[in-house]
Amino acid sequence: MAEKTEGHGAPDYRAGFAVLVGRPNAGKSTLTNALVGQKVAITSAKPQTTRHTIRGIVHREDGQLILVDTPGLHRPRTLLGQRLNDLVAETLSEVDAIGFCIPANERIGPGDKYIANQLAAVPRKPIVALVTKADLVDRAQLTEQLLAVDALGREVLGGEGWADVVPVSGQDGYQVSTVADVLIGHMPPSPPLYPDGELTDEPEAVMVAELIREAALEGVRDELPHSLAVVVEEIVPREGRSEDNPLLDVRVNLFVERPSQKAIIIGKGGARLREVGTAARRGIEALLGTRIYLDLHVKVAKDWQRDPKQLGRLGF
Ligand SMILES: Nc1nc2c(ncn2[C@@H]2O[C@H](COP(=O)(O)OP(=O)(O)OP(=O)(O)O)[C@@H](O)[C@H]2O)c(=O)[nH]1
Repeated sequence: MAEKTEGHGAPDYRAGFAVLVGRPNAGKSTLTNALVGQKVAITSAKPQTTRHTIRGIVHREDGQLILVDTPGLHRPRTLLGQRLNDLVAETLSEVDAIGFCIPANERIGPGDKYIANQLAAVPRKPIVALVTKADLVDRAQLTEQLLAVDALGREVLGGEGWADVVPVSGQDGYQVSTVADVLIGHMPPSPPLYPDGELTDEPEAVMVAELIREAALEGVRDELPHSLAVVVEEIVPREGRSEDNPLLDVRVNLFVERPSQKAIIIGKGGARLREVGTAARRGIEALLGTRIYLDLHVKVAKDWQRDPKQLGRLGF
């Protein structure tokens, strides 16, 4: 565990969880990457796979913003015509603020309205409307969209509508720090929840976790839809190896919610876990350019993903 850095003890320090929602292609991943300052969301050939529960952590002098993923809500294609499921509702109710992404360059459509109405059902939560891709429109169009988004907020939420409306471009960086300011402003006063420079928000660890997650879900995606968290505990060089023959020890915990899911991951006599390890190891060795020893542990952490605050205890 890293020590708290200076400034983090400030009395006005804020920390908490936020989620970016919005219809597909609204610019959530691009904005997440811009906020976090490094590429965390790995582009996948498979569209709209749910990635990480924690998508990134914004560390600042005055606060910390933990961006979490909401399985499902950013996939209205599967949710349209269906009630917002309890899981999504619970995740939304447990974050401290919601950023609702609406592109500047497209008319507000049924997908946006659907999500807006779902958000309106979440009680007393600051919802910040983020008008994304602002670089694609001129000032007049941007103003028009800001007004339309504001009107949507008043319509679905009543009263003053959204807590804030902020135009932003994740692509060219316009107003990205303002978005961080506004979201952190909605976080509760709290000491930092994660040490700065945590391994899990480093690109390599994120990619390693992603490779393992993909391998572990292969063929059992239906049984384990959103119930798997992969935490890379450490990546350390094996001592006593020569420079031209290095080996990295990669120690990883896989968290599932139920013992039955643990059994699925491990397989009969551990056979499936060995396959997962072999498949993931190839990808990780290619990624890191060195041989690795992969140590996988499967653990049950009940209802971990329903409780973002519990994630800290999972070692994120
Ligand atoms: N010009 C411009 N393009 C953007 C911006 N943000 C995102 N895009 C583009 O819009 C597309 C979708 O962006 P993503 O960030 O992947 O959107 P998303 O909301 O995460 O999409 P899903 O994963 O499908 O939900 C990509 O082609 C991006 O390059 C922006 O600020 N400006």
